[in-house]
Amino acid sequence: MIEIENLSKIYDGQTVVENVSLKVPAGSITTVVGTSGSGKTTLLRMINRLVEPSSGTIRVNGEDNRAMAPHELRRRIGYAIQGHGLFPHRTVFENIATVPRLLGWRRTRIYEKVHSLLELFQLSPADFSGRYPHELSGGQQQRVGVARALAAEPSLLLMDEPFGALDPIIRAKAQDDLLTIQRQLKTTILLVTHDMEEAFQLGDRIAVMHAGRLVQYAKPEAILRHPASEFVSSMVGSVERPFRLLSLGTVNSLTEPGEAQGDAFFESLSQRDALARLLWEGRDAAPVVTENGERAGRVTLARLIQSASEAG
Ligand SMILES: Nc1ncnc2c1ncn2[C@@H]1O[C@H](COP(=O)(O)OP(=O)(O)OP(=O)(O)O)[C@@H](O)[C@H]1O
Repeated sequence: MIEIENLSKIYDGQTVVENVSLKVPAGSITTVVGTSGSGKTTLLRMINRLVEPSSGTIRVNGEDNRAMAPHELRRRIGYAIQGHGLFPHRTVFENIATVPRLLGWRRTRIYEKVHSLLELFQLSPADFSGRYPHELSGGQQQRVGVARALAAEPSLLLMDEPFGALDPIIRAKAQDDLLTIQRQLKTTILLVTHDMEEAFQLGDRIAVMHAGRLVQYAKPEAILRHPASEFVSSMVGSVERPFRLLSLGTVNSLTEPGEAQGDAFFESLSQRDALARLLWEGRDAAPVVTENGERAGRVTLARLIQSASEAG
């Protein structure tokens, strides 16, 4: 859990983070969005004390983050950044093994961990373990950066545009992998992104920053249905709103009794994907089945369209 209270940062008389308070509950993901220069990175870096706040407090799992030495704190908190920040003179293996080594893990445990992370991020250990960062593409470096941040299984992970340089396919995979790992390990994550799709896909809550202030902090659906201001509304994309709302729900909650023709949808399919498929296939309904393949009913185009409207 992260508890931030009345946090401010002033550089040369200019307030870049202004009186921000927010709580990231344990085991949840908060995504941070906002205009360029709104203070997102500064906010993140005050948590692991790469930047010292001008005022305010931060508690990490109940403990004031000033209670321990900064290097100690940073060992406990995973940190993945856009420029990946890999050590140039260390191999991929050594980069990922950095914190586990500092924590004194046994060699076999480190070896297994590094290999499983490389496999997870689709970097064959035999091929990549011994390479140096300059021998990797930007996207590969980025995956190694995220793997390094996850290596010691931190309870808290700070991520600053971690998937920025990835192509859409690897990016979607990396996001899915992150969610899988997060659910397995119950990691608490604060992730800065410019990508609204990513913010909505990954965030249990979304924090919207503007000119150093936190202008809204709420669950994705609340941000879409009740944006706190014009700014928030334009930030999250007013035109995209119906599709984003649909992407938050699954077919399951819209399934009704009845028959329909054609291929069935799994009830875990997102409402957005269901709408896209019905439109593309020219159908006005599809059968719905459970994950075990049992018939659950049908979902109609009309019901999906109704779900996409503000009234839901
Ligand atoms: N070390 C520093 N000294 C002076 N000003 C700084 C320093 N670091 C950041 N700033 C200023 O603080 C403001 C917030 O910067 P920050 O990097 O937190 O914004 P951001 O929201 O992450 O931006 P972006 O989306 O462009 O990455 C900017 O105006 C920036 O110029």
